[in-house]
Amino acid sequence: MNQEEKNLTWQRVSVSKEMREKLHGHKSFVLWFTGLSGSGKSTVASEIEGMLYKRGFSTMLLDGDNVRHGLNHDLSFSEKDRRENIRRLGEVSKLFVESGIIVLVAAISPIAADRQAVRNMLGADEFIEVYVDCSLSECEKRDPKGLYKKVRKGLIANFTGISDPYEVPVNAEIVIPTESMDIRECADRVIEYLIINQFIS
Ligand SMILES: Nc1ncnc2c1ncn2[C@@H]1O[C@H](COP(=O)(O)OS(=O)(=O)O)[C@@H](OP(=O)(O)O)[C@H]1O
Ligand SMILES: Nc1ncnc2c1ncn2[C@@H]1O[C@H](COP(=O)(O)OP(=O)(O)O)[C@@H](O)[C@H]1O
Repeated sequence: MNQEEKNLTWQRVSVSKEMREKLHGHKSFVLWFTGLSGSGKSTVASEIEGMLYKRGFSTMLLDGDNVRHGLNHDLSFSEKDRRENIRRLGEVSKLFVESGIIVLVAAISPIAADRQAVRNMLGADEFIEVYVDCSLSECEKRDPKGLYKKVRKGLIANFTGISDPYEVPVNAEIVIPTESMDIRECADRVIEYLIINQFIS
């Protein structure tokens, strides 16, 4: 059923995205961090949010883990639910972009088509994919939440990179190798990209 058949219309609003951006004093866009569990998505995204905050930017960090405690608490880690998780994170990001702020999303988002669907939801200059590149063996060595240990004991099924797929991005705007660069260097690489490409000044 399309929107017309559902008797839905798009309501016009008096304040535009551009007006909200002007109020905040900067552009709004999404930095989308994808990578294996333990690759460093949350750590680097949080470091970057701190750096942006200190420079006076309005930001919102959506961490997949955290959003699964609320909005997405009904979703499992099946293929279908992961897709729905990413779709909702994308839609929420789009609302925050409309509100004029910078959104950072840290979610495994393992399937390329699901990430592409979010890219398609947003404008060409509103979505920046950041591949948090780290080998499975290093992620497992870090194991910050003890999840890999549980997986090896057979306590978690469908775990990304082990018993569930992770499709490595082929068109990410930024790649941060967290095995060979420290947290600050990774964050600096992203900030540098934003400055060079005039997302921030
Ligand atoms: N089966 C399975 N596979 C992967 N991850 C699992 C799983 N079960 C629980 N967790 C924990 O959930 C976090 C991933 O949630 P996401 O919303 O980012 O996942 S996804 O994008 O929908 O794939 C993930 O967080 P990160 O480690 O920060 O990536 C884990 O803490
Ligand atoms: N360059 C780096 N970037 C990000 N995290 C790193 C880096 N080097 C080591 N780490 C460590 O790796 C772990 C990554 O965990 P986390 O950020 O929760 O990953 P994810 O959100 O991808 O699951 C943290 O313990 C962090 O201190």
